[in-house]
Amino acid sequence: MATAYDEDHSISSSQHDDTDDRRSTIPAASADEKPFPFFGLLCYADKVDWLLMALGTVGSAIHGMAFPIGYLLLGKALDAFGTNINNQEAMVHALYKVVPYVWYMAAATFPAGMVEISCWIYSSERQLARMRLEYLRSVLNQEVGAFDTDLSTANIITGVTNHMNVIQDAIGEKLGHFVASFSTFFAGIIIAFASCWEVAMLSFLVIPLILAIGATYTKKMNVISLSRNAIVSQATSVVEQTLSHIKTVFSFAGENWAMKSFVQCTDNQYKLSKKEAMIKGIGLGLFQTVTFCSWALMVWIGAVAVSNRTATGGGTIAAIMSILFGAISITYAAPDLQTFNQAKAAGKEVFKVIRRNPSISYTKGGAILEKVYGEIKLHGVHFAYPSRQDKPILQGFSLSIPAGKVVALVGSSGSGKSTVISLLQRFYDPTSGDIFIDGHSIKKLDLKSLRRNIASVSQEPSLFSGTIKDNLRIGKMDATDEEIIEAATTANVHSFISKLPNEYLTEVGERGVQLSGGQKQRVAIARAMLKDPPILLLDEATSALDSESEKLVQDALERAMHGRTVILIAHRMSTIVNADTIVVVENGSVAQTGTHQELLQKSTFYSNKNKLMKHTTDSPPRSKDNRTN
Ligand SMILES: Nc1ncnc2c1ncn2[C@@H]1O[C@H](COP(=O)(O)OP(=O)(O)OP(=O)(O)O)[C@@H](O)[C@H]1O
Repeated sequence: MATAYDEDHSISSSQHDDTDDRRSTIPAASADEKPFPFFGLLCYADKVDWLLMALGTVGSAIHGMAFPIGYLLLGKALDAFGTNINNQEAMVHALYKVVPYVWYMAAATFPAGMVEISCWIYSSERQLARMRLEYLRSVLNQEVGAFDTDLSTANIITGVTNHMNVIQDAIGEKLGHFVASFSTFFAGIIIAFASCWEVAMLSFLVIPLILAIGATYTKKMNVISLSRNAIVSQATSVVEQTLSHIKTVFSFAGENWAMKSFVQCTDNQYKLSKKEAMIKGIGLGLFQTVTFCSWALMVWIGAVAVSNRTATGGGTIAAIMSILFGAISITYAAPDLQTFNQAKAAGKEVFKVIRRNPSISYTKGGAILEKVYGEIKLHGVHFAYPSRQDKPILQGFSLSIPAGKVVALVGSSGSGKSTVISLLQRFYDPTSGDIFIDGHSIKKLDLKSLRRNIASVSQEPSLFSGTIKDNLRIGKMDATDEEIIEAATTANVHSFISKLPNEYLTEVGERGVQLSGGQKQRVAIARAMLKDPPILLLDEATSALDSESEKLVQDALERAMHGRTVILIAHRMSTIVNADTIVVVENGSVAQTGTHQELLQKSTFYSNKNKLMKHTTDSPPRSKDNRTN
């Protein structure tokens, strides 16, 4: 006889396969760490969820009890036959007393099963929706430094998918199943003692035996599953690497190497499969042998009880079935315990993110500036990235920029120019020193208000999948069509957009793949212009443009720079020379400042750069942007 959940948990079926993939990423709690409490996973349950879980528990309990009660009724029916074998009328009369209870059971199990499954699934779905939202909210509220260290993309994706799925499974269906299994077990023991105590006493022998076999089997199969996952991912990686570098593989005649690595994986998998087959075979065989031996022993003890007239034949059968089924239901519950442990480990990771307290956050408040003029001052700024704290990047960087001036940062690669721009937007905080805007330390300003007043165009303009219009609107969510066209015209991107089939409603593809580098950059410039901020940060904003469109954008940028404080990082002299002040950055601090002419005299780096760039621009221009402009 099988319950609704037998298929998943039968010892004869591979109960590990379907869930192993997602669970292989669940971290094991290390011994010294405090385990996450299971009930902590229910912290997003509201009153409705608690009601659903209470109803689910009742449904599970009734569902679980149904089979032992069914055996009890079967025993009564057998007694009705056995004791009235020569009296048909008495037999029918006795059966009439039993059959209504079977009908009641039939009537009760339908709503119980329905309530059990639907309530547990519904409540877990509701709780996880909140948990996912909180998780994402917390991720989006973290400082940029967190993404360099704790919050890798892979970790976050694993968190919202694998970890959450395991938690949902545990606090939903598995919890219901666990309650039902224990209900079957306890009801089975009670019914066994009520029907034939002599047989029931054997439960102290039979149950531990069946449990020991079930537990050993589950443990061994888990080890096998983990090894299989490792081998499969190794084989996948060999295939992936070979295919992604197929030309290199062919040109170096590396097919044999790829085949050898793949065969090694399949060999290991074959060896593992042999072991798995052996364990499965032994497990199933042993389980059935123990079940039937127990059955024989219980029948023998039952026969003694019946002959001593301390139990009836039907009562003995009910006791035997109840005990066997109770023991089996406990082995079915073992994988649930494993899921609960995995959910606790997953919960620990998930709540580490949810409860992470960001050092820089939108929620921390601060002064809101009504009008920003754009005076910028960096005072003795020292900084190292959180992921490499031993490597100082800025070392006493000090600079004053009056409102409305254009300052160009030049310096060798890695000297810290982009880092200055990141610190101004408060992606990170300096380790010491301070940054001021209009005389206010940016640490004391409301983060949203600070970032509303700054627009930046970075080296790698980031566009999101969606239309061009969606991407421009990020600059100003309530921008009108006229404002969008005006910003695009200023960034010299309007004519290009107008030639597209759907104009501003053209999809740009994931990360803007359907646009060329130069087109992406101009869309990003238009987005910054739409924001119309008093401070503009340009990090190599024209780097991806060919010389023709660079000139167009240069004109546009000059218009856009007017009346704003601008910090620009550019390698091209044409972009740098017109700045009010040029700052040479060396080893994370300001080496020299001055105008183009002044720096040609006093900075060797600058004059060398100037000579080099002159030489480059004298050479014929190389077009990077071959697509429609
Ligand atoms: N997120 C980060 N985590 C750790 N180190 C970083 C990070 N970003 C940049 N760095 C390091 O900081 C140093 C300064 O980088 P930065 O981007 O500020 O230089 P840059 O002067 O703008 O260089 P380039 O002209 O090549 O863009 C580099 O050594 C870089 O490797």
